[in-house]
Amino acid sequence: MFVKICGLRTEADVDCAVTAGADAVGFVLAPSPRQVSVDEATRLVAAVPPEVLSVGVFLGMPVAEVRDVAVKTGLGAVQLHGAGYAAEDFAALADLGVPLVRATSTAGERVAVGAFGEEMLILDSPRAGSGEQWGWSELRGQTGRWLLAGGLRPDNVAEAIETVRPWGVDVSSGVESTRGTKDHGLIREFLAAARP
Ligand SMILES: O=C(O)c1ccccc1N[C@@H]1O[C@H](COP(=O)(O)O)[C@@H](O)[C@H]1O
Repeated sequence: MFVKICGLRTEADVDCAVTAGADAVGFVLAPSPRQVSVDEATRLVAAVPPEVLSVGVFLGMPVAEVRDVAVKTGLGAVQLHGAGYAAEDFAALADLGVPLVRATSTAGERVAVGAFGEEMLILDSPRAGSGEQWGWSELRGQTGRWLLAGGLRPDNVAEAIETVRPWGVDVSSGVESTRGTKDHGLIREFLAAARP
């Protein structure tokens, strides 16, 4: 089970997620309580070992700027979040040479992984990063390299995996003590529950 821990803001957060076994860590470069600056993201990406994917999360930023930020920070992957990004935006970033991740919401219908040229798909709540659980139980049968996100927590991730059978899971709010502040104990609990 591929696990991404998103919204990390400190090197201690990165160290905790990596040590606990995360496959990917996410840095939010969009308006959010979890937002990091380009300089902060550059420092955090440098703290991620090569075997762990460092994902920059973008929402609303034009792709020309996304490209500049990705190059400057050395991100290992770019996550374009939400319906504001079209297939042309993914095509415009294809030559960056890093995996592109598409994050979108669905009312339950299947979404084809790779339709926009993405390597991975995240199916998330309509309210990104809100911690709200949504109707993901209808996603059983969705195939490909896709991650379930939105409202996952240490106490519901095992049931979510059993019900929906995603390729991976992605979490932010469910491993925080207060909005925007990661709880290292919850990060460890989440990883243990996702991979019993
Ligand atoms: O976490 C944010 O603040 C955020 C901001 C802008 C775009 C995406 C964001 N987060 C994404 O939301 C899910 C995690 O949701 P949850 O908090 O666990 O309910 C994940 O895909 C993040 O990349």
